[in-house]
Amino acid sequence: MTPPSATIVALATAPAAGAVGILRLSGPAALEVGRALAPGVPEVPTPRHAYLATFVDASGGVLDEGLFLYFRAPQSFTGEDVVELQAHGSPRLLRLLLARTLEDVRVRPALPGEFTRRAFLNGRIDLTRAEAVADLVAADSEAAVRAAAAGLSGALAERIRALEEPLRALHADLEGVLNFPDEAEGADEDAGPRVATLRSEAEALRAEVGRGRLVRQGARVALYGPVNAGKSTLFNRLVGEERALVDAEPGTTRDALEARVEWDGLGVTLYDTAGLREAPGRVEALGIARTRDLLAAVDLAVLVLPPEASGEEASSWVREAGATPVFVVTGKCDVAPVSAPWESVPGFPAHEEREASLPFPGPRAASATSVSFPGPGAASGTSLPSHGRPRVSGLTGEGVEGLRTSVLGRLWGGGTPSAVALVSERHADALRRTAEALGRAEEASRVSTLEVLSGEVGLALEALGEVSGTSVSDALLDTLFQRFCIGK
Ligand SMILES: Nc1nc2c(c(=O)[nH]1)N(C=O)[C@@H](CNc1ccc(C(=O)N[C@@H](CCC(=O)O)C(=O)O)cc1)CN2
Ligand SMILES: Nc1nc2c(ncn2[C@@H]2O[C@H](COP(=O)(O)OP(=O)(O)OP(=O)(O)O)[C@@H](O)[C@H]2O)c(=O)[nH]1
Ligand SMILES: [Mg+2]
Repeated sequence: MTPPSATIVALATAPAAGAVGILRLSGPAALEVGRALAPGVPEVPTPRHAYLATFVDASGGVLDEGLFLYFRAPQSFTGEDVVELQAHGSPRLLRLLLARTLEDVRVRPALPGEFTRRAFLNGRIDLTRAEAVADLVAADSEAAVRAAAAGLSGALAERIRALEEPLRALHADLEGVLNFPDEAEGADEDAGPRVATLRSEAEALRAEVGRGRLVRQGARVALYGPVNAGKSTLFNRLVGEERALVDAEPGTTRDALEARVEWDGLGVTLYDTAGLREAPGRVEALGIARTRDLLAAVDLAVLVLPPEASGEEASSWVREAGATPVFVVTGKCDVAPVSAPWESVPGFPAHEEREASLPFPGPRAASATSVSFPGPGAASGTSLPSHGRPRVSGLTGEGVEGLRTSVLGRLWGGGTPSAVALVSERHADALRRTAEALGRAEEASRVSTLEVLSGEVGLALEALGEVSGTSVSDALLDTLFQRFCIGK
């Protein structure tokens, strides 16, 4: 017999003054303890009925008038008896109520995430949904909210189950053939193709981790380029307020500035950086070093060039970004001559078209070791055409909307940022181990024994179980739920 679980208590609302503050109890003693604070509530309250009740101290003194809710196990968030006292949102009052519940020896304060952990342990939600609860609480963009909400309603759980069930069936078939060769004869026949299909599905799901990270953490985009190109003016335009200093003096921006925006629901942290040039002053050189570090860390670099920059200069600048993808624009287009007729067409070509038209292998193939900054006429093996470059003006706003759209396209590709399974680094790691075991299983199906094949399929199943929670250790659960807040 498992020992009776403690009844836990915590504030379910933030410990700050607010309209309503909620104290939540979960566990076998929840009703009794809750009723001690709200003696007017019937001994056997109707579950899920909101009782208007008087909350009292130990000697019956009135502390508040609030709502009392009872959820009878297992029809509750945790699957246990749950009681909520919904009081006025006074932090001091809530501490008094909390202290009163803790006078009962059966009650202890909840650990971070413990309500959700109990929901998981009691089979109310699988692990991906439990994690979606934390994602939702932490979400700081509309895309993050929507993706977490989809996770909460089982979007990722469903895709994991679609892998886990056939994998389990395959494992059972293989074990059947191993243990009862006569009865189960032939059940392992198509094991090879079955493994291959499951492996590619695991890989496909794992590939979503990049998008998951973008949604969860937001994208990072840096404006960079030569001094005085109009980066700060463009930054201010994109952010919608005068955040960065702008001046005709080259070298105005010394330190990277950042601002958070939300584009089509996707959180984007924009950086304005110190313009790059040779022979800068000492302080400016420090700023330039920071620009370099930042360029290595962002998801996309937007290179802002002066209208007169040549194709050779452009490709040297692109190399400055190292492995970071670069989107090149011509700034100050309001004062730049239109060099080709198609440039006056509003909006930009889609980024795929631009990519395809670039006569160089792309920023990812570029060397990250170049040390000198391109000056006018810098020699270089490759060259970016200046005529096809999108044109923007931070001053007039021309082309800025198109830039925003192109940057989003580069970051996200097709589809909407919210339509995504929030695959975390943790999930991706488990999926990688799943796929690796399936890779070995595939190999084993050709060259090895059934035991080896089945063993690898078993390992794949175990790794996958870490995502759904069908095979998790207490240690893993500890780490996972530590990132929750108390009361969640
Ligand atoms: N006041 C309050 N609001 C809250 C919560 C809460 O605990 N209290 N939640 C806490 O995170 C979230 C809601 N999540 C919940 C999930 C399941 C059940 C529940 O009672 N489930 C039962 C019955 C389902 C049904 O009737 O359809 C069940 O699953 O059996 C309650 C809340 C957000 N809002
Ligand atoms: N005509 C025109 N002038 C601009 C535009 N953008 C910036 N400028 C002017 O160009 C000068 C430099 O602008 P900044 O935005 O400070 O340029 P920056 O690239 O941030 O410069 P550093 O920080 O020194 O590297 C200022 O005098 C701006 O008013 C533009 O789109 N059109
Ligand atoms: Mg600047």
